[in-house]
Amino acid sequence: MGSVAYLEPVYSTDFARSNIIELKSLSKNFGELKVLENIDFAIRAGEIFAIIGTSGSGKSTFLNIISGLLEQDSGSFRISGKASGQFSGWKRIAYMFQEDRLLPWRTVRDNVAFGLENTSLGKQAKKARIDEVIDLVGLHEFADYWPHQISGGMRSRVALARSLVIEPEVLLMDEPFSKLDAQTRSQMHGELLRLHDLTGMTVVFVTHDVEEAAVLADRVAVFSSRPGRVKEIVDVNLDRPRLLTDAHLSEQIRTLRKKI
Ligand SMILES: Nc1ncnc2c1ncn2[C@@H]1O[C@H](COP(=O)(O)OP(=O)(O)OP(=O)(O)O)[C@@H](O)[C@H]1O
Repeated sequence: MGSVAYLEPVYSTDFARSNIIELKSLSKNFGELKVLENIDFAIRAGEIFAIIGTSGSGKSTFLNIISGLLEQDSGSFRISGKASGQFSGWKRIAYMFQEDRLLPWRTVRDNVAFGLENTSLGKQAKKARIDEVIDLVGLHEFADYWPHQISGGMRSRVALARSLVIEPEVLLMDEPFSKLDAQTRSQMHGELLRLHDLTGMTVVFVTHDVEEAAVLADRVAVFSSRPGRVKEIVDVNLDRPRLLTDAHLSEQIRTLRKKI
């Protein structure tokens, strides 16, 4: 169904077919406050796309709209060919928040299983999917642990596993690693890149951390504030792995900082 819809012109021919998210003049106000105005760009299937900008530039609001938690006031968007408002029952979007939101009364396995609740998968298929994804994030030995028994980095892996268990086409992340210490955050960057390589999913993430954007993203959107608009979309043309000691990466980080 998605692929059939994809063959139809989406808005106009200026968007390439390989775009998975297409936004057209998206605007959102909270009362008098103009939070997003005329957001108009596209995200390509399979890319890692970062959004940076000053505090209050509407980055989280943007993700909340894309995820379906909030509704835009005007404009429209499509994900994988489906228009906003037609997502009910479509579960291929995962959303990771700043807090890991693990349920303390559930084990690692049962927290991951939470992602599959209310799906029509059979019991065996669910179990296989959960085992696979727990293996994938390297938590096999900790499947029966409780959240309070594991480290911050491991909790972050559980949150990632819970997102991946639905096999998302699009993974949205709102500063998911910002609460981790620098070393663990860097490990999670490696982990995310590895999982992205394995799955080919599209990753869209918001961050305050310009380094994080430069290390991970294929492209970075810089939002301006009040109202949030897209100032610029920057291509990060650097090979991976991107090491902070690399002069090209440092230069990219400096360039991005100047644009905020
Ligand atoms: N539900 C809401 N009701 C009213 N105002 C809101 C609501 N959510 C966000 N805002 C306001 O909208 C503006 C944008 O908020 P948002 O959280 O999207 O920005 P942000 O760029 O993600 O900020 P930060 O980087 O600080 O997380 C802020 O001024 C915020 O106070």
